[in-house]
Amino acid sequence: MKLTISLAQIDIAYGNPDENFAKIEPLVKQAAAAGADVVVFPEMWNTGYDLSRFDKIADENGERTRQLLSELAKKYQLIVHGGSVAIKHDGAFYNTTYIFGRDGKLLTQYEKVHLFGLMHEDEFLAAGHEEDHFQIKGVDATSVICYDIRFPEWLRTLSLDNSRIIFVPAEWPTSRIPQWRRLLAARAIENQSFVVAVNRVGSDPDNPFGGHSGVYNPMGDEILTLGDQPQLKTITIDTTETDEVRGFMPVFEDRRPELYR
Ligand SMILES: O=C(O)CCC(=O)C(=O)O
Repeated sequence: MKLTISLAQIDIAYGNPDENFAKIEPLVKQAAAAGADVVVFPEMWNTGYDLSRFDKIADENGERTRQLLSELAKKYQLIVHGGSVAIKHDGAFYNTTYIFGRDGKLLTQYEKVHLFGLMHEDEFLAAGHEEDHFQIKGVDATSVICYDIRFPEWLRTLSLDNSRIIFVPAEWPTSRIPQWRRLLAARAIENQSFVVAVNRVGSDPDNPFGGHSGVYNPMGDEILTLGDQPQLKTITIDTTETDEVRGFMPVFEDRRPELYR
C-alpha cells in the first residue's frame, strides 16, 4: 500500500495553548494540499514542558484537542496523528496521543508509558500502561512517544501485532540528536518497520530542541530528514517493503521468546 505522510515539525510556545492551537489548522491544510493520507505532529505541542503549570494549562479530558483534531480530520479528509498533548483526567496529568480518521472518529489514543525523569515528567505526570494499534488504509500501525524509543522491548511488543509503521512524536533535545537518529534507525531495523518520527524545534527555558524529524524504511535507511527549522515535509512510502524485508530475513519467525525476559 502506498501511503503519503506529512511531518509537521513545529516550534512550540512554552505554556501557551492558545498560540499553539492556532498553528495546527494551517499545517493540516498544507498536508492535505500535498495529498497526504496522514499528518503527524510532535510531542506535547499544546503546552511544551511547562509542567509546573499543568493545573492551569493541561487540556481537561483532552476535550479541546479532540474537538479540533476531529474537525480538521473531517474537514480536510485525512488522518490526523495529533503527536501528543498534556491532558488532565481523573486528577492526574498524562502525555497523550490522539489519532483521528477521515470520518472525524478517534482511531486510537495512547498515554506515554516511559516517563522521562531527566525532564521531570515522573514528578508531574502519570504513566500510561496500554498498547495502541490502529490502521491506515488497512495497514497496521502503532505509536509511542519520545523516550519510549529507548525501550526496544516495548516497541517490539507493539510491533508483534503485525504493525508495519511506528509513529514517534517527540521533544528531543539538540544535544542528543545523534542518538535520536541512531535509535530510530535501530527500531526500524529490528522491527522491520517504517518509523515516522516528528520532533519539535525551537527551545524552552531548559533545552533547545533539534528537529531532525524523519522517516526510516524497514532497512533502517533515513529516507526523509528535516533540518532544525520549522517545516512540513511530505513523503510517499510503500508499506509492502516490510513484507519483502520480513520475507528474506524472517526475524519475527526466528524469535525465541521462551529465552527472553
Ligand atoms: O531520551 C532522550 O534523550 C530524550 C527523551 C525526551 O526528551 C522525552 O521523552 O521527552
